[in-house]
Amino acid sequence: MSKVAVLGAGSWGTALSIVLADNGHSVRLWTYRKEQAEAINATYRNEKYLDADIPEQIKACHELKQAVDDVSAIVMVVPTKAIRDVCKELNNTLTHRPTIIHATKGIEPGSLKRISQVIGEELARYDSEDIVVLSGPSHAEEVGKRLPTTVTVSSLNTQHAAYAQDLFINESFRVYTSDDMIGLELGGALKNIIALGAGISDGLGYGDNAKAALITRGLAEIARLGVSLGANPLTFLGLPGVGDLIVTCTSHHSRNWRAGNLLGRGQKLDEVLDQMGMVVEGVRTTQAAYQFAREQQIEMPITEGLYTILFEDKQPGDVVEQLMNRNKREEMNDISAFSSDSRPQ
Ligand SMILES: NC(=O)C1=CN([C@@H]2O[C@H](COP(=O)(O)OP(=O)(O)OC[C@H]3O[C@@H](n4cnc5c(N)ncnc54)[C@H](O)[C@@H]3O)[C@@H](O)[C@H]2O)C=CC1
Ligand SMILES: O=C(CO)COP(=O)(O)O
Repeated sequence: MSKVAVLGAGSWGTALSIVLADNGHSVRLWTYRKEQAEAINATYRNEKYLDADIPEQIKACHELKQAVDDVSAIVMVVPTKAIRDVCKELNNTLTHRPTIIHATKGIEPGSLKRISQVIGEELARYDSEDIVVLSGPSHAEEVGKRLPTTVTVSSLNTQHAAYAQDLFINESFRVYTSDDMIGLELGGALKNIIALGAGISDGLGYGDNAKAALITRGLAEIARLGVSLGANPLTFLGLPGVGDLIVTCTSHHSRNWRAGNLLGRGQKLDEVLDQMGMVVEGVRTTQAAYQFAREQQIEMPITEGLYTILFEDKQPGDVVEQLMNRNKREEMNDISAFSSDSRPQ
């Protein structure tokens, strides 16, 4: 059995800690807020973030050194906006070289770097090739209740990926491996854009047809951008693509869907984010993907439309009208990212 540090005591960090504890590992759940660590240790609950009892093998702490000393693995689950700063602190703290697994779903606006790239840049003892990513359709609320869930792990270092698979896999949490780390990270990040769109669609009162269109046309956009950055398009037909799109676009657990739903009902972005109180990664990811798509001339009409709603105050109904009235097209052209020409040889 291993000692594992989980950095980030939000809903996903807490749910992953429960999986690890169920597998017999001893877990140190790190939060930067002292009061939160004390409350978790006193009550075995993390009230604001997850409705679940926390097993005794999980000890919360707010000192990073105490969290990572001696561990065989570190699971990073802080939001994208915090990842660089937490890595800088970790770099000053770590004196050994545990396996690093991350489960954060985002890309860095401005640089468009994937999370493993950011970690590899900030931690002197690691390259991004050493990092493992864990992604897939997995709402914390269901994982905390031990409901059947499947995810995928990937690393360019296959031994590290196999270690992560063994660490997490159990009868209610099935873990696959993949050799497409880029696809895994981009699939998990970009589906949040489409989930915001699905929430807006429901908020506007549209039906299942509109949502099915968003999911499939959104998948084509994800594949186009993903392939341009080196992903295998087939990854997007698996758990980190279609799987995560389905769960995030159709489940009311999704914070991205819920935020979109409030926008569709007419609320402003600032009000919505205040109300959510939890991370809505799709907002910053939309900004990053929009900027990259423009620079690289990649066609991403849903992402562009969403960007104008989020950052240019466009009315959601007007954006839908614009999307529906684009020039006539042939569908096959738009899904050519899945053709054999796009796949890595
Ligand atoms: N909640 C879920 O079901 C899933 C979430 N994820 C991903 O996991 C990541 C984390 O999400 P959640 O746990 O859901 O978020 P959350 O909103 O539930 O919690 C975020 C946590 O990060 C902490 N935090 C915020 N700023 C920080 C900083 N500067 N330094 C250190 N800690 C900071 C907060 O105190 C909070 O504990 C996101 O990238 C999300 O997309 C992935 C799969 C499932
Ligand atoms: O990534 C997730 C499920 O796989 C969680 O999505 P939300 O961040 O929208 O809640």
